[in-house]
Amino acid sequence: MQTPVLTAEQLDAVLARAEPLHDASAIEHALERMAAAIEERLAGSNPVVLGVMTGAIVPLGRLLPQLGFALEVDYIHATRYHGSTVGRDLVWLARPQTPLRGRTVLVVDDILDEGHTLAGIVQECRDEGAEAVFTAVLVDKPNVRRVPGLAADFSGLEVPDRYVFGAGMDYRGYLRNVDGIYAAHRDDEG
Ligand SMILES: O=P(O)(O)OC[C@H]1O[C@H](OP(=O)(O)OP(=O)(O)O)[C@H](O)[C@@H]1O
Ligand SMILES: Nc1nc2[nH]cnc2c(=O)[nH]1
Repeated sequence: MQTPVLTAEQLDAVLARAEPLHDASAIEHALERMAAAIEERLAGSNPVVLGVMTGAIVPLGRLLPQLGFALEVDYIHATRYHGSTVGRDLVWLARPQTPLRGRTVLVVDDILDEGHTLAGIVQECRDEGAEAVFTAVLVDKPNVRRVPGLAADFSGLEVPDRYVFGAGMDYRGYLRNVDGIYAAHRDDEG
C-alpha cells in the first residue's frame, strides 16, 4: 500500500494555523453572482463549458445547476503545480474531446494566479477553432507576476498574494473539499 503524502493529523494542523479568508456563505454568494453574470452574457450561445481539472471540480459543480440554458460540459487537464505550491511549466494531461471549432467556450477554473495555465488553455481553444473563448474563475489573486493583460471575464472573490486552498483549491493535493478559502501559514508554504 502507498503511504499518503500527508497524514490527517498534519492536515488538521495546516488547517488550524491557516488564515480564513472567505467563508462558505461568501463562496456561495460569489458563485451566485458569477452564475447570473455568465447567464446574462452566454445564454443562447450554446457554449462548451470546459472545467480545468482538478481544481475546477468544486466551482464547476456548483455553477452548473445555476446555469439555466443549453450548454455542453467537458474538461481539460493542464497543470503547472503538480501538487506543489510552486508553478512550473504547463503540462497537458488531457485535451477536450468535444470539437471546439466554431463554438463559444467557457473555461472554468478555481484560481487565476500568474495566469500561465489560463493563457495556455485559452490559446489551445483558439488553436482548436473556438469562435469565442470566455473565462471564469472562482478566485482571482492579483499579483505582479501575472501574464500581462490577462484577466478573467467572470470572477468571484479576491485573495491576497499567498498560497490559498479550499473550495476546489488544493494544499499539496489535499483540502480541496474544505468549504471555505484559507491562506496557508507561511511555514506551510515552501
Ligand atoms: O495562474 P497560474 O499560476 O497558472 O495557476 C493557476 C492554476 O493552478 C492550479 O492548478 P494546478 O496546476 O495546481 O492543478 P490542480 O487544478 O490539479 O490543482 C489552478 O487550478 C489553476 O489551474
Ligand atoms: N491551491 C492553489 N493552487 C494554486 N495555483 C496557483 N496559485 C494557487 C494557490 O494559491 N493555491
